[in-house]
Amino acid sequence: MSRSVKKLTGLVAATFTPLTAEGEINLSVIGPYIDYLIEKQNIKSVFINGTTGEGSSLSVEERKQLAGAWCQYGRGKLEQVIVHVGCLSIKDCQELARHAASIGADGIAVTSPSYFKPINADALKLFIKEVSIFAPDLPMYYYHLPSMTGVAFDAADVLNGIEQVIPSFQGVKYTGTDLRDLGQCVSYSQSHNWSVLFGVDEQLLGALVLGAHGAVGSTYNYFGRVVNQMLAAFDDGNHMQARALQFESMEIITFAKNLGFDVAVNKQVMSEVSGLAMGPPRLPLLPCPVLKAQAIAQKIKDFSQGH
Ligand SMILES: CC(=O)N[C@@H]([C@@H](O)[C@H](O)[C@H](O)CO)[C@@H](O)CC(=O)C(=O)O
Repeated sequence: MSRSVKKLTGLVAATFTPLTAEGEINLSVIGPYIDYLIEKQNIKSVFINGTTGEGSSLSVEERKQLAGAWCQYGRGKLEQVIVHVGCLSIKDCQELARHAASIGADGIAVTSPSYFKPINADALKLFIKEVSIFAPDLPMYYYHLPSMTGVAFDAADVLNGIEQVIPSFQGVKYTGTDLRDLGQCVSYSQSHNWSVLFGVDEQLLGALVLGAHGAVGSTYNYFGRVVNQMLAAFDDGNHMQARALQFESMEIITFAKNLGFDVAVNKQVMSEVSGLAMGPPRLPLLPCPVLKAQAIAQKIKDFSQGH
C-alpha cells in the first residue's frame, strides 16, 4: 500500500439504504442523510452497503451507485467512507473493490462468504487477499459477523499473519460477543497500528475497556451524539457516566428487541427519528408497522433530549 493511512477510530454509522416506495435505490436522500449525521449526530464516518444497508439484497450495480453517491456527496464533509464489498461470489467482491478504489473510497471491508463457506481461517484469508488485490491501495478490513455468515472461527486466527499476505490490511470490524477473541484481536492489532471496531452497540463499553478503537453500528445513525458522550466519558476516566449512558442505550435496544428489532424495524425507526425518507426494506424483509417504529423512536427521542 503506497499512500499513508488515516486510522479508523470513533463512531462510524452503519448506514441504511434509502429506497423509493417502489423499492428502487433513492440516491436523492444521501446528501441530506450525510448532513443529518454530521449536524445532528456528530458522526463523521460511514460504513455503507453492510448489514444495516441491506447490502446482500442489492445488485452489484446498485451497490456501485450507492458507493458513488456516498463518496461524491461526502467529499469534504465525511472523514471516511468505508464500502462493504462482501458478496457470495468473489468476482462480485473484486468488482466492487475495484470500483471503490476508482471513486475515492477510504477503505473496504469484506465478510466471509456464507453459502459455500471457507473451511478454515487460512481459506478465508486467501479469499480476503484475492479481493484486496483489486484495490491494493485501499485499507482492507475483515468484517467478522458470525451471527449472519455462520463462519465462526476466531477472528484472531484470521488476523494472525494476515499482514504477510495482505499489505493493505488495516483491521477488523468485530460484530460478535466473544470478548476473549475480541481481546486477542486488539492485542494482535497493537503492533500493526490496525483498527478494531466493535459492532454490538449495546455492549460497546465492554469492548472499549478491552481497547477497541471505535465502533460501527446502526444505532449511531440516530443516537450517535449521545454515544459520543459515552466515548468522551470513558476517555476522561469517568466510568460512572459512561456506564450510565451504556445502560440507557441497552435499555432502548432491549425494548426494541422485545418488539422484534430487525433491519426493517430499524430502518423505519431511522425514518421516524431523523425525518429522512428511508423507504421500505427490500424483500425478504417486510415493512415494519409504523406504530411499532414510533414506540421505539419515542424512546430514542427521550434519550437524546435527556442529554
Ligand atoms: C447484526 C447487526 O446488524 N448488527 C449491527 C448493530 O449495530 C446492531 O444493529 C445493534 O447492535 C443492535 O443490536 C451492526 O453491527 C451492523 C453493521 O455494522 C452493518 O450494518 O454492517
